[in-house]
Amino acid sequence: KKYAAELKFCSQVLKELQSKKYEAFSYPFLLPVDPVALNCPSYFKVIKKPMDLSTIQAKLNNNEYETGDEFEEDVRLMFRNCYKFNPESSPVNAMGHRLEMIFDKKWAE
Ligand SMILES: Cc1ccc(Nc2c(-c3ccc(O)cc3)nc3c(C)cccn23)cc1
Repeated sequence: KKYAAELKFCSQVLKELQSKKYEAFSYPFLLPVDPVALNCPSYFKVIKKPMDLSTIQAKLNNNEYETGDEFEEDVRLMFRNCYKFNPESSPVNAMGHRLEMIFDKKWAE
């Protein structure tokens, strides 16, 4: 069942991840990866299910999440994509870990 309170918490957590105070390391996740703009033609070969915060926002607004678990699944997918495509030592990989730590703290609240 769709629980209003649960989905309200999801949008609060999402707003936090999108807030300006984290923009130094959240910017790779705010919009869908653009392989042309970023010059990474292999992206859609490597990443079969792209996900980003704006897509999650749209799904939330369109009532596409039945539960908080489904919301969390997309957030974790976004970070897994980042760690798969961006090597362990790369700046964007580190940004993913930083933003995921913030997600973990908020999600556990
Ligand atoms: C050739 C190349 C190599 C790495 C990247 N990574 C990357 C990503 C990215 C984010 C999430 C994700 O799942 C995959 C990639 N976002 C960026 C940005 C915003 C600027 C520079 C690099 N960026 C881009 C091009």
